[in-house]
Amino acid sequence: MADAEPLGPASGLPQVCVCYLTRVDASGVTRVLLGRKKGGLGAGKLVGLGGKLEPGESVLDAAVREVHEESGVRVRARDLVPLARLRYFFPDRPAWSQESTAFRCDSFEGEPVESDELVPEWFELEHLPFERMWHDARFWLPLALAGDQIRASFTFGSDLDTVVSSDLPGVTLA
Ligand SMILES: COc1nc(N)nc2c1ncn2[C@H]1C[C@H](O)[C@@H](COP(=O)(O)OP(=O)(O)OP(=O)(O)O)O1
Repeated sequence: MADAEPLGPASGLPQVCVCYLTRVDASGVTRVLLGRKKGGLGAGKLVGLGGKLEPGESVLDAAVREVHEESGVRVRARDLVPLARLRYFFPDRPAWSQESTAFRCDSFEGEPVESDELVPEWFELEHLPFERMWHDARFWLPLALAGDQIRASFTFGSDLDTVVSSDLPGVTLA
């Protein structure tokens, strides 16, 4: 079992984890593995591999388990690099509010395969498809993948899809 909280204590919100696998392809381009969610919350969106923590599970152990369940790929907890601790608030659907711990991992075994939960696909790090991802991703993920450790909150509007406020410096919203 791995240590519980690589980015400090978690809040009382429901906890989820997400892991962005990265690799450098034959032409030297860094790619990030995303998956198109086949069902549930965020169906149709491209997301990192991850999901809810099970009772008593550490966030690192959850990330190891979710990566395997969703893609067949094996990662080790010690290879997970903490990127971000994010709080998502949905005032119009409080049951969706949650806290996410995000990791990057560039060391893994196996090739991603489609699972019951998602269809995996590699994307260029420099050209991530933000228009097909959760709205918050465009604000923090490029910073995190460039090496910043992020702690931020995002509040979603009544459409349950659009970020309407955030405490992350530099975020400008329409
Ligand atoms: C930028 O990426 C994300 N932003 C936001 N706002 N939310 C995200 C992002 N990536 C994933 N999520 C959310 C969507 C879901 O609430 C959770 C993951 O849930 P999931 O349903 O995949 O969790 P599982 O544990 O796999 O589901 P089951 O327990 O139902 O199998 O994170």
